[in-house]
Amino acid sequence: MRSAYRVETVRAAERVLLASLPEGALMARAAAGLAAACARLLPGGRPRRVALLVGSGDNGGDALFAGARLARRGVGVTALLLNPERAHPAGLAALRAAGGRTAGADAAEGVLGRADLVVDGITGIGGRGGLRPGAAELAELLDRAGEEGPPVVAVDLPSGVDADTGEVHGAALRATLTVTFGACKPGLLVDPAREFAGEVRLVDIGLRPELPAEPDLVALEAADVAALLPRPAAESDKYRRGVVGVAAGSERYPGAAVLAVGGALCGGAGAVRYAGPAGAGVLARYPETLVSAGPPSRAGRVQSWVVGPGVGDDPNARATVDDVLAAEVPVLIDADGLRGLDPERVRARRAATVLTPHAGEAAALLGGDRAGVEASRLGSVRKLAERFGAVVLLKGSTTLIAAPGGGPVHVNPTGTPWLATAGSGDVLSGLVGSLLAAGLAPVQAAATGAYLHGLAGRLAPTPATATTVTAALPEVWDQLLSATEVSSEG
Ligand SMILES: NC(=O)C1=CN([C@@H]2O[C@H](COP(=O)(O)OP(=O)(O)OC[C@H]3O[C@@H](n4cnc5c(N)ncnc54)[C@H](OP(=O)(O)O)[C@@H]3O)[C@@H](O)[C@H]2O)[C@@H](O)CC1
Ligand SMILES: Nc1ncnc2c1ncn2[C@@H]1O[C@H](COP(=O)(O)OP(=O)(O)O)[C@@H](O)[C@H]1O
Ligand SMILES: [K+]
Repeated sequence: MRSAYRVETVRAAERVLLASLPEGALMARAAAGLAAACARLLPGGRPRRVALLVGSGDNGGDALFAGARLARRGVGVTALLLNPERAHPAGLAALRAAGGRTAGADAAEGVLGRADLVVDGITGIGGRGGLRPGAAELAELLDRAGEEGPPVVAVDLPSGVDADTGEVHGAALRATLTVTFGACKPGLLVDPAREFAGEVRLVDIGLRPELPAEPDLVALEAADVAALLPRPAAESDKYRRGVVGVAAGSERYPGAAVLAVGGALCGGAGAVRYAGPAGAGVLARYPETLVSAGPPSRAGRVQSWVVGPGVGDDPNARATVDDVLAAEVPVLIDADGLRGLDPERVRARRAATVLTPHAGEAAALLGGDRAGVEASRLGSVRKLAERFGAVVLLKGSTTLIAAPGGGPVHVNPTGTPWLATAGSGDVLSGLVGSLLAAGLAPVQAAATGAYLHGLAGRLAPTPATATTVTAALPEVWDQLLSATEVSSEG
């Protein structure tokens, strides 16, 4: 499991560690890791030039000490000082002693134009709000160079992004690689900031033992998901494996029923019941489905319900959602089912509820606009989870999962923009509902479902469609299960 910690937590851990180490030792560790990462990105066989963008805090100090290490290896290093009087004094002395040069920001165009690599040490965890004008101009200069420009290595964080929320207010440095110290920060894993970070590499500076057991953000890895996947045992039968009910589709949108059932068949439950008007289409595609045309409450016993995809917005659809909400089993509500959903009604349920909105649906539930949700994904998903007393999976460029009452937010690491294709959300809802029926706790079901769905999106032939994403799911299971079998044998 990958973990990320908020600035406040990182600072507290650093204070403990700093007190036990000689002065400068921690920054030396950070700079050593940073210099090694930079050296790997530099071309061989000719004089190499590195430009350091140096702000007035310790982030600039890291850049200067790393620059000194590179200069000692024969790299031509020039530090552009945004605020020369306030640049880290010891870092500056180290760079100069190693033969590095310094220049003012007015020399930026020439220095950046000649650089093979740029090191962004303007702000790290001490950055506040959007970049100030001098720094913003450097970001814009590099943006204009685009693909033609040199690669940028961000020190700890890309300057201009919010470490805790992943929000970006105004300009920010766009990095190829971010070398982060001690612990990953939430902003490095959540869009829009994540996009500015490029590849993220964590340098161990000895902080781990000082960090609390509970991170602020977590991302499942393959082994975690493999351990969570429900698998039948010798004594299993289809009922013990769990039965998932799907109340989806309508005469107008019969395909949503097929896609949600397809996802549900690939989620580990032993059987899928379908209740609704699109049963014929479902049976034609998946004859293993148990189909009924009446309301969900008459469809027979299930261990979880999925309701909403393609049900439409007529009174029948509302009645279906109400019927499912009355069931005393975990319920996943998606798409049309989220329209006008009453928070009190959801809060009053005794069994778990999982909501799976995309940004537009989340905005409607929060009474805001889509752009606001996309700019503040973490805040939005937490707010929804509290308001509805439900586990919320917010879909989109970064899929996040939050539970009511706090605790770490899950971020899905496997997503791909190829999943932005009609109906792929319906597949996800069936998949997560099936994992709920198989007995996974709601947060685990949502995080596992998103992980499988993301991998299937990557594995499906390009361009992925909701149907090919579904078809790729068994291969995803195979890969995850066979990897863990090998590692448990070894
Ligand atoms: N602590 C440790 O043990 C270790 C810490 N380490 C490193 O220290 C970093 C944290 O250093 P830090 O606390 O000095 O803050 P930092 O990120 O350099 O930024 C502060 C400066 O930025 C300025 N500034 C603020 N906002 C701005 C904006 N929007 N636009 C422009 N400027 C802005 C602000 O200006 P001021 O408000 O003071 O005028 C101030 O000068 C951390 O990320 C890691 O790299 C590593 O060495 C490992 C050990
Ligand atoms: N830019 C993106 N990057 C990664 N995943 C995305 C992106 N846009 C959408 N997705 C994913 O694609 C799926 C689309 O779901 P949804 O919006 O409900 O579509 P539909 O209603 O057509 O099924 C979700 O799993 C979502 O997380
Ligand atoms: K930085």
